This record gives sequence, C-alpha cells and structure tokens, in this order.
Amino acid sequence: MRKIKTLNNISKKGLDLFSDKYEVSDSVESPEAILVRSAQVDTDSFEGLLAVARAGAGVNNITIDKASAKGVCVFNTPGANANAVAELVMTVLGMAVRHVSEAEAWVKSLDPNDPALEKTIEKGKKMFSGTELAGKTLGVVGLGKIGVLVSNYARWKNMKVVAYDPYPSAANMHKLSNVVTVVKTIDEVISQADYLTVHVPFIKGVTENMLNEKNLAAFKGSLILNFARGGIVNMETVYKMLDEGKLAGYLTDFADARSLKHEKISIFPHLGASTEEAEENCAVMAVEELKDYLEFGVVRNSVNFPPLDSYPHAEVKSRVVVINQDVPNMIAEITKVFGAANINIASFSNKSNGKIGYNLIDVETAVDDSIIDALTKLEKVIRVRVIHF
Ligand SMILES: NC(=O)C1=CN([C@@H]2O[C@H](COP(=O)(O)OP(=O)(O)OC[C@H]3O[C@@H](n4cnc5c(N)ncnc54)[C@H](O)[C@@H]3O)[C@@H](O)[C@H]2O)C=CC1
Ligand SMILES: O=C(O)C(=O)COP(=O)(O)O
Repeated sequence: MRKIKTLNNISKKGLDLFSDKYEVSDSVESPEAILVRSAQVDTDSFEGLLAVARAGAGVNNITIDKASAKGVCVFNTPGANANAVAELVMTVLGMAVRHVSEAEAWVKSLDPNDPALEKTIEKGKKMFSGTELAGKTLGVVGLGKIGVLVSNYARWKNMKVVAYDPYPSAANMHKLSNVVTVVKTIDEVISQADYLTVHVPFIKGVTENMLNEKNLAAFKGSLILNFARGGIVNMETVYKMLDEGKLAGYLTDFADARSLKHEKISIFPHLGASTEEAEENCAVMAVEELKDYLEFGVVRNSVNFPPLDSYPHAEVKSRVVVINQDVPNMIAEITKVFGAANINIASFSNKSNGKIGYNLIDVETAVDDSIIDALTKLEKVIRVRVIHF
C-alpha cells in the first residue's frame, strides 16, 4: 500500500484518482509522498519521503534545497489556478476604483426606518464617485501563467498594459495579447502604471522586496496590488507612501498584523486560488504527477528535478531510478554497474538540470539488491529505487 499524506484540504476530484492501492489521509505516518497547498513542509521531517506535490503554484512553503539534497522530487501545478487569481485581481481592482465595498457598507449602515431613505442614498452617493479602468494603464510585473491572463483581461477592459518579466517563457508569451507593451525593465512598468500588480514567485533574496523604496519612488499611480506573496512588496515603503498620500490604496491577499486595520489597505484571506474549479484543477494535476512519479518514475512539472516523461515498454520488468548530483561521468559509472552484473539495459533515459541528474534505466529482468547497493555506493548518487512491473 502506498502512503500519501495530505497537509491541506485537497479537492475530492483529485483524491478520487488514487486507486485502492493507496492509503491517503492527513494522519498517515511515514508517507511516501505528500500532497499540500500552503502548509509548511520540512521535507527532512519525513523519513523515506519520495515526493511532494504542491496543488498550486508557489512552492516557498517547501524546503526545496533540503528536498534536492535527499532526492525528494517536488512538483507544482503550473497554470492550474491561474484563472482564479487573475479573475480575483481584476474583480478587486474594479471594486477599488468604484469604492464598491465602502459604498455598500455605507448603504447597509443607514437607518432602515428613515422615511427619507431613498433621498439620503441619492444624496450620499457622490461620496463614492469613482473612476473607470478603460484608458488607464495597468503595470504587470511577472508574465507567467497569472500575469499573462491579468494582462489579457485588462486589455479586454480597454486598459493599456505595460508588462515586464525577467525570464519570459515562449509558451506564456504566445498567449499574451499582442497589444500589451512588453518592456525590458521593472522601472519602465512602475513609472508608466496607474495601477501596479505583481505576479512573480517569492524567492528569498531574489524577488524579496522586488518592489521597494528605490523603484517605487517613480510610481505616479494610485493602487498597488499584491496577490503573489507578502514579502515581494516592501511594506515599510507601502506604509510610507500611503501615509504621505503617494499611494491611494494597497490591495493584497497577504495580511500582516500592521496592515489589518489600515484604512487604505484592502486585505483578503489568501483567496486567489480558492475556487471550486482551481481547487479541482490543482488537485487533479498534482495527483496525476504524484502517481506517475511513484508508479513509473515519470517527472512532469517538478521544480527541482529535470523533466523526464517516459513510460516503460511492455517487456520491461524493472525500472531503476537513479538520482545523482549533476556532475560529469555519472552515466558511464551507472552503466558500468549494470555491465559488471551482466544485465542488459533495454532503455536508458537521462536528463539533468545543472543540480540534479535523473536516470531511468529499464531492464527486462528482475533486478536484485546487489545492483541497488552498488549504485547507491557510487559517489554523487543521491538516491536509488526500483519499480517492479
Ligand atoms: N494569491 C493566491 O492564491 C495565489 C498566488 N500565487 C502566486 O503567484 C505567483 C505566480 O504564479 P504563476 O503566474 O502561476 O507562476 P509562473 O511560474 O507561471 O509565473 C511566474 C513568473 O515570474 C517570473 N519571475 C520574475 N522574477 C523571477 C525570478 N527572479 N525568478 C523566477 N521567476 C521570476 C517568471 O519568469 C515567470 O514568468 C506564484 O509563485 C505564487 O506565489 C499563485 C497562485 C495563487
Ligand atoms: O498556488 C499558490 O501559489 C497559492 O498561493 C494558492 O494557495 P492555496 O492553494 O489556496 O493555499
């Protein structure tokens, strides 16, 4: 029985894909794999762990370096919740420029027994007069799965869009509206935007404080939206800009104690991916990734392992999975072990990503423990396992 530990609420549609060969629950001990959303995962706390699947995009809650060092494969589900986030960002932006929340709260605060209620409402509505999105410029930092959708939705609302990504992927850029202005620096986005939204991963020391006092000094717009992660926008700068009237509002999915009661900050409970559709998409993709990895060694959408999407052919009896540090001569060393044991290799697939070398060695016979011992003893080999068919 394969053991899967769930650390958050994972949609049933995904969990139903596990067959009766799997035991799946939040109370499983010594799991082979973990399914998680935003809960913290220290991969070193789970002896024998093979994989972690994040049903979502951001993996800053998982100890990726520790996972790589022990040969634990970490997956995420690219794009599976992007539409949910993009729709929320556009909704929240639209609500902010029309002061929807404040206006509704005001109407609801009125005396229902006031005989002049209608008049009071008509008189008071001028307090909430807003602006329109059409014709304004949205600055988008990060053109990944979410940033591209946000840019396209903004275009459909007749906004101008200026966007930047340091590492644009061809697949994402092909989906971007061709009237979005893509610029080469974050400063160009900041200086042109009426509203600024950020959609990059949180990486400590890299995207941490990506929007900061220095570059935000050029911001002439009114709203900043952060539905990516808390640490990406420097909060001291945001408070200062709000206090000095240089920023009208900060809209975010990530609360900190100080912002909770701030009247110019709108905070949501990390709600971006919380739709039925996104939760199902993420769970289905994460479960499929895990099953393929556990049952076939296939790697798809890993954030620390190179992709290797190959199923064994019908005559294969054993698939040996070797995970090594990405250094020269490993393939030669591994094949030597098979040669010394006089085992014919039916298929050898190898991929590496600069840190991890990943090998799938298929043989048409059973493989005994001596091979595993010999492979494990190779210097720079991190982990070995055999899948029997
Ligand atoms: N509020 C919520 O519930 C949700 C928040 N998120 C957050 O949004 C982020 C973006 O999500 P997606 O667009 O789906 O991810 P993605 O991986 O498709 O896009 C991220 C983009 O950021 C860019 N980027 C900018 N600086 C980077 C750097 N230094 N290193 C690596 N990439 C860099 C990448 O090139 C990439 O195009 C996630 O990492 C997560 O933190 C994602 C889903 C839900
Ligand atoms: O996918 C992401 O990065 C998210 O932030 C979504 O988080 P959640 O799955 O809703 O806890």
